[in-house]
Amino acid sequence: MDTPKYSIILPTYNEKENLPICIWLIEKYLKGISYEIIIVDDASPDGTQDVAKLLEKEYGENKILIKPRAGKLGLGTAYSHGLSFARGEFIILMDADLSHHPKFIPEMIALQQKYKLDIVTGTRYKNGGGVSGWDLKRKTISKGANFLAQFLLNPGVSDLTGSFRLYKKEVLATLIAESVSKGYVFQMEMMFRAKKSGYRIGEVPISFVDRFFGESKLGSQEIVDYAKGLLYLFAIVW
Ligand SMILES: Nc1nc2c(ncn2[C@@H]2O[C@H](COP(=O)(O)OP(=O)(O)O[C@H]3O[C@H](CO)[C@@H](O)[C@H](O)[C@@H]3O)[C@@H](O)[C@H]2O)c(=O)[nH]1
Ligand SMILES: [Mg+2]
Repeated sequence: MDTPKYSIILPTYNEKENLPICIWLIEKYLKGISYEIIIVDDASPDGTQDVAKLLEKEYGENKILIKPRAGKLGLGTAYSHGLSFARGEFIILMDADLSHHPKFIPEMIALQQKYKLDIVTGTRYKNGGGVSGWDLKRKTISKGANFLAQFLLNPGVSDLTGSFRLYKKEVLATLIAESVSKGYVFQMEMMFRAKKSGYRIGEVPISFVDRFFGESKLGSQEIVDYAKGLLYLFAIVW
């Protein structure tokens, strides 16, 4: 079997309802594209890994790779763990809870190819992108986090905290090696460093739809870590 061109990394923690639909949609929208899916499950207590094993059987071991970890170690390190197994030339990072619709992946791929970009990021905050289903509190957290980062770091990318992105593999590896964040703040740090290093970045408007099944893992500790990470980056810029 040929090596895939794209590696999609799906971090999961308690996503047993969402994972099969997510993978079904990827399969549906990526017809004719050579890809693999790397599931990084952090010992989800809900049995996500059993579901992942059934999917591996259904779609084949060459398409679905399960790379579990022993416990919940955070989103940032889940990506780097997945990356170490990726065979693709390009890496796609996305959430597995259906908030990121796979229909946007072909648009990201097309934009990358057209302008030979290093990174294509989904954006909720420009040209028709948006969020639906979040309450005012969550909208305020997201907008606030984004606004603060824009204000302090001025990176020139509209959605800094989103996590639906396509990277050239070596670019992602370089950025991960430079980054210090472990949790959700990781996304923002990566984009900040990417801009600083002069990588070519494009944006595709996406609609982010809040999950139906399960719940968000963004807790108050993640928010504190975000604020710390932001201040750290601000300090190294000035
Ligand atoms: N393996 C692993 N996966 C995790 C962990 N924490 C979260 N995940 C997985 O990461 C994805 C995103 O987690 P959610 O908990 O659904 O995040 P959210 O609150 O919807 O937050 C979204 O918006 C944030 C702000 O824009 C983003 O920063 C975040 O990445 C995500 O897109 C899901 O597939 C979830 O199962 C972890 O510690 N380990
Ligand atoms: Mg989510």
